[in-house]
Amino acid sequence: MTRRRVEGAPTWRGATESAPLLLLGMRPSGDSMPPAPTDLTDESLYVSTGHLPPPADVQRRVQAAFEHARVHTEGACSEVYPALARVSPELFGVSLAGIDGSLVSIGDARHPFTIMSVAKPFTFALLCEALGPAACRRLIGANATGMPFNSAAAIDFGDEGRTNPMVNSGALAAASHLPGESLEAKWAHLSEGLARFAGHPLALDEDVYASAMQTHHRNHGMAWLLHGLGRLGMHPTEATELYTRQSCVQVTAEDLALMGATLADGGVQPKTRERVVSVESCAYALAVMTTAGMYETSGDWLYEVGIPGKSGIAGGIVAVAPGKGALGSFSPLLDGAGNSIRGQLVARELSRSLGLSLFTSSPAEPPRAESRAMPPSSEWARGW
Ligand SMILES: NC(=O)CC[C@H](N)C(=O)O
Repeated sequence: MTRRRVEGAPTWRGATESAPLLLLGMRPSGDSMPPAPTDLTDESLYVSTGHLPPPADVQRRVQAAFEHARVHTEGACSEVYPALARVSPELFGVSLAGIDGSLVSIGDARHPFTIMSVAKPFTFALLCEALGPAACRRLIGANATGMPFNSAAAIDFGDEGRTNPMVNSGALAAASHLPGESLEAKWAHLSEGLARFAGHPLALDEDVYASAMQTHHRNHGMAWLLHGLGRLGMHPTEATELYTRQSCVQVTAEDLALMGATLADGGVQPKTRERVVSVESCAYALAVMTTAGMYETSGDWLYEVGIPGKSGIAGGIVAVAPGKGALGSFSPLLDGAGNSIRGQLVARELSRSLGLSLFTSSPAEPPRAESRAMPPSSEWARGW
């Protein structure tokens, strides 16, 4: 089923002062939104976040979260690509990077694995940097699909094939629109960009790549669907190849923490101090992560963890606390949505123990004493 825009419905461009801009229940497409003010540069933004606890506390709390999550051995390795099913399920590593470049790494934090869908926010940030956020939303979409990462139905339910760059369909579209006239030129732009996020060149896992190239039929099918809706910037077969390469880049939990910390620090890599993308591109990448980074369980994640997160089916998760730092984790035991179970547990605990959540606050000043006084229960009950 494809939902269509109502004929003659007002769009931002067509709307007059008195006309409603959006009718209730209508799905706005990417280009029906008012343009953002152009005078909001990185320098004129007022940014206010917070900071991590002192280093000794970070070390102790990351260690505790690692120990608590380690005992969980439920879940299973992904079978989406045969090579992923061969990964040792025991592996478990956690790394926490501060925006100052500090790193706390525990367990298999330097064990390489394929980035899979954890590449998506970084690819999107690079695309945002190249095309700007308005074009990205118009081409790809930014809404939640509420569906599994590899859902083809999401394309049909989306606004003319727009989904979200954190699910496969939107990520195929995002990769296809990267700068470059050929597959190799786009790949060079992408792989160099991912390397700048990590702070060093990243290898392609040839074994997983060969396995994925033989079995990525579903993604290939989705690329053709997207092509039919005019959503791709290159031939669907090449778009699938580019997306598959992106997924097979090798990283470690430590790399993910530093890549995430780059998004947490307004686009500057904490170790190399290189600007990778703008403040604005980071914010938009984190927005789409928040909406769909954990696919159909993004709401559960946000409820429990309260910061943008992105998972991959090889077992990686990156969780970003803007202005503070990022968590990178690796454990290939996945839940039914394709999210690492231990990774989610570690993120939930550290969100609380390191104060990462975007939603938690405590009063700067203690509340007035009388505001806490409640009427005795008998008195209250009489008035009921
Ligand atoms: N969720 C994931 O990590 C999916 C990535 C993988 N490349 C796929 O397309 O199936």
